[in-house]
Amino acid sequence: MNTTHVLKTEQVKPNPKEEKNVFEIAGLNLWYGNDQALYDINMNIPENQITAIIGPSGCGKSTFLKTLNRMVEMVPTVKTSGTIKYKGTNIFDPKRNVEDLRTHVGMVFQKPNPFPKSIYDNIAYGPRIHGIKKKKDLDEIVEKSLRGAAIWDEVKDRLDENAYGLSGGQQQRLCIARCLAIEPDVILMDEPTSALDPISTLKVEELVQELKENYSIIIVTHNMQQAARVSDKTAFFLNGELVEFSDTNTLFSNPEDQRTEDYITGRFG
Ligand SMILES: Nc1ncnc2c1ncn2[C@@H]1O[C@H](COP(=O)(O)OP(=O)(O)OP(=O)(O)O)[C@@H](O)[C@H]1O
Repeated sequence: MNTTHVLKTEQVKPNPKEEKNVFEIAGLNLWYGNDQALYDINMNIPENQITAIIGPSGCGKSTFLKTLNRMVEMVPTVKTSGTIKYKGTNIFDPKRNVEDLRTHVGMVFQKPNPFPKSIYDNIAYGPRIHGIKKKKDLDEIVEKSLRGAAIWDEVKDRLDENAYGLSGGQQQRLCIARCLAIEPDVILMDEPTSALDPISTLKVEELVQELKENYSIIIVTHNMQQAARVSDKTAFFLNGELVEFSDTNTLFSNPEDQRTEDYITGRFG
């Protein structure tokens, strides 16, 4: 048996994880007023994998990400057409409870944005809003979430201190813990390491890898090395269109579209 044969056989092996999609997006268009920002996006995002969204500034990465939990609708002029199915149901269905959607589809932003509260209260905030009041239950959630975000050991002796006293990298992991506390299925991350130093970036990247065991992660990044390091799938957006979406290794080593090749080889962007 030659090597080529072995590789080909492995490539066609079905991956059971890929059989389930967390999002199925069909014919998605989005406008800010009269300006169209997304054009006919069609893609299926797999469950329990890390999907990276890359592309030059202004190509619609953040807009796309914020559409997945309808945060984009905070801009009053936004209009959409097409469908996004989250686990089989259309998120644009008028009967869909948007708060419930955002509980399942959490979000972490570019700049760490802890509340001006204690470390403990930052994490307990969401669960309290969801009606969890008992100290023992909250203690458990706080510990589990901070452990899940790989920051428990650093903060366990200072839970009552203000979160602003943490470093930027710690604040970002705290914000990830805050997101975990409401038990989402999906975590949307909008350039979560762009405000961090290289060591904090590495910690967040390691954390993202660990989280994919239990969550589907969609991460917007400007940094192509980061997409190549952390993600299973990569989507390349350009001028509001999805140009190419494939396994990260394929996209970076053997892109199908000339525009993807030009972008990943640094010819523009
Ligand atoms: N609130 C808004 N109102 C009007 N237009 C907007 C708004 N937000 C984004 N846009 C426009 O939508 C397009 C896509 O922007 P978006 O922020 O999604 O791109 P991006 O790829 O995330 O960019 P970057 O990498 O610079 O963050 C741009 O033309 C932008 O000007």
